[in-house]
Amino acid sequence: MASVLRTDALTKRYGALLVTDAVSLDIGEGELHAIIGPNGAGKTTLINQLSGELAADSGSVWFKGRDVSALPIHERARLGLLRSYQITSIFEDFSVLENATFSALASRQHAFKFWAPMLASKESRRVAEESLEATGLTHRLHAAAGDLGYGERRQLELAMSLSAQPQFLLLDEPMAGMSVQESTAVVALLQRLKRRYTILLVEHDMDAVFALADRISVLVYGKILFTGTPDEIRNHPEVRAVYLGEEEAEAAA
Ligand SMILES: Nc1ncnc2c1ncn2[C@@H]1O[C@H](COP(=O)(O)OP(=O)(O)OP(=O)(O)O)[C@@H](O)[C@H]1O
Repeated sequence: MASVLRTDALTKRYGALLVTDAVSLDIGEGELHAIIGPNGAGKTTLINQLSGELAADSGSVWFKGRDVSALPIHERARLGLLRSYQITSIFEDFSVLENATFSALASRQHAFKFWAPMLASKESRRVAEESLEATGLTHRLHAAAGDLGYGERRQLELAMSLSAQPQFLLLDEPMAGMSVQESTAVVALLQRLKRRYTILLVEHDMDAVFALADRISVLVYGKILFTGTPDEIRNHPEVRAVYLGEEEAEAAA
């Protein structure tokens, strides 16, 4: 599997607190790689360094063979390394389709044509419709974004990310705050998106992680304790002891 995203000894401190401790990851094309770890382990901080929101103190981030460590968030996004829920904001008064179309237009740097008849750009509309179909929102195309329920809103955010046509998706807790039914729908959605996109998923929902991930990295106090397949993670004694706990490990088995 060709490497798409690689970090080399990425390190971040907040004062005396070492939040990212020489993290080296190598994620292959089409892989769904999950990061798990207890609260405060440094998962969000790590994603922030990958997206470019946060500069590392030392170490580097490589995307498609290029050192992107010094690039800001929008330039990484332009290269196809995109963090969902962060790049775009939802316009409440606009329809689901208009929001996704705007995202498609914006990613092509035509943002200021927004006030011209937005749906005139056939290509952007096609991309938007495809993204909304992939995220299961086709039946809500003309609903105002402000009228969406919580789960649908997260689906729209994901559709807007897909409309930007990323190659790599950074997903930070996409199931957070969702009902069981909504999480199940997102798991099914990510199953469909898998392979088409390379995905790094930070998620507390272990059922979702074990159902989706090709490989899982366990982060503890900013350090990667172990990287392996879901089976290897389930059977790793240190991981069971430190993070999963016997009970959850049983549930995941
Ligand atoms: N801007 C900051 N300044 C100081 N400390 C910070 C800052 N951001 C995060 N931290 C600390 O860094 C550590 C890692 O935080 P982070 O949010 O990355 O963990 P996490 O694994 O995503 O946690 P959770 O699972 O609860 O979302 C925590 O101890 C947190 O308090």
